[in-house]
Amino acid sequence: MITLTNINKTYAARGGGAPVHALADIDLSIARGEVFGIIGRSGAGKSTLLRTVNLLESPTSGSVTVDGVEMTTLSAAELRQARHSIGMIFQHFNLLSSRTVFDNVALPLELAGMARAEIGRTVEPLLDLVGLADKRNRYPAELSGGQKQRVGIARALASKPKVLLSDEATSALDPETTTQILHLLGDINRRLGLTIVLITHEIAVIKEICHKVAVMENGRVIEQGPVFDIFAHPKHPTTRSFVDPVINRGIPDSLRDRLAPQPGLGSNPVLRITFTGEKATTPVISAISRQLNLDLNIWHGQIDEIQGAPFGTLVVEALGDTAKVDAAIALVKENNLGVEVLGHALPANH
Ligand SMILES: Nc1ncnc2c1ncn2[C@@H]1O[C@H](COP(=O)(O)OP(=O)(O)OP(=O)(O)O)[C@@H](O)[C@H]1O
Repeated sequence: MITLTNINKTYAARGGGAPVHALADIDLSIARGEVFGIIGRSGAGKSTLLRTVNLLESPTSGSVTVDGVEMTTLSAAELRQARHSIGMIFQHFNLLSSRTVFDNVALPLELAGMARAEIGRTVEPLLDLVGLADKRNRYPAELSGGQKQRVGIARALASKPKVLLSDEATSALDPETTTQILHLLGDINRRLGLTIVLITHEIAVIKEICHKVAVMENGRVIEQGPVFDIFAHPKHPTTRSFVDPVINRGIPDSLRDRLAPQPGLGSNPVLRITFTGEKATTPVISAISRQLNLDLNIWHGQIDEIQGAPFGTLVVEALGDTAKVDAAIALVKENNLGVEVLGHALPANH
């Protein structure tokens, strides 16, 4: 549905300062019907990237195609037309205070010249979809933040877009309302098959509703892929800093002190074994103990859910010689579980 190829964006220098390279060599491909999350620290380039999709920002170089249309070469009139199929919701809702809920949602349809009766037939089901049918004649000032954003969502859906862009649509909302709105987006994706690209700081919600995620830093995409892969096996330190608070891959602080990067006198290797739901760990752990006569001291265990699929982590200290530990690692790999050596546990009284 959306392909960005070799996108660069440089903002010209202001007041003698250096130009800002907001986007550098970005390649992204977003499939039809996908919910695609963009995460990154402030200033990483997330908004700039999102706004290149509907050419609110035109890239300095590179190609943007949406549903097969190359956006960068369109005339102003063609671009206006193409934007009808790309809805957008914003942090501050951007509602008209003098219009009711119904009339805010109807606005893009009025501008497109749709007849009043047809507008009614389009808007009413959208108000149902976002749960605001009973607020149709209210004004924005009479609504909560979450309700205002629901109006924003209904308005964005009014022109039956193929793509919905969401730029920090929940950052003005409290955590509970944020979760509700992001779940509403997930629901809309499932019901309408709409492709959604969203920026959010709610990593826990990305874990639930996004299929894929891109992590940005300094204008670059440093890691991207299926949410399960990125959350289960984050490679870049920045990605880890986002994922760690919502996926407990870690080690209790009390044991962390015993972990050294290199083996020492009397140390034992500490392994992190990761597994997905359908693979039972217990037989593997007991098989290692039995077959290899190797004791495993469990330091930490946790099961999380990513995209509805269980993801488990087990951190164990292997109490045995190197050959046995190598054999244990091989056995874990044979069982298609993930395994890595986190370090070496020094004796408790080191
Ligand atoms: N119109 C502009 N003119 C000049 N520089 C800009 C402009 N818009 C953005 N930038 C710069 O481009 C970089 C990326 O900004 P962008 O808003 O895309 O980041 P972001 O990741 O969305 O940040 P945040 O999470 O704070 O919204 C920043 O260094 C920003 O200062």
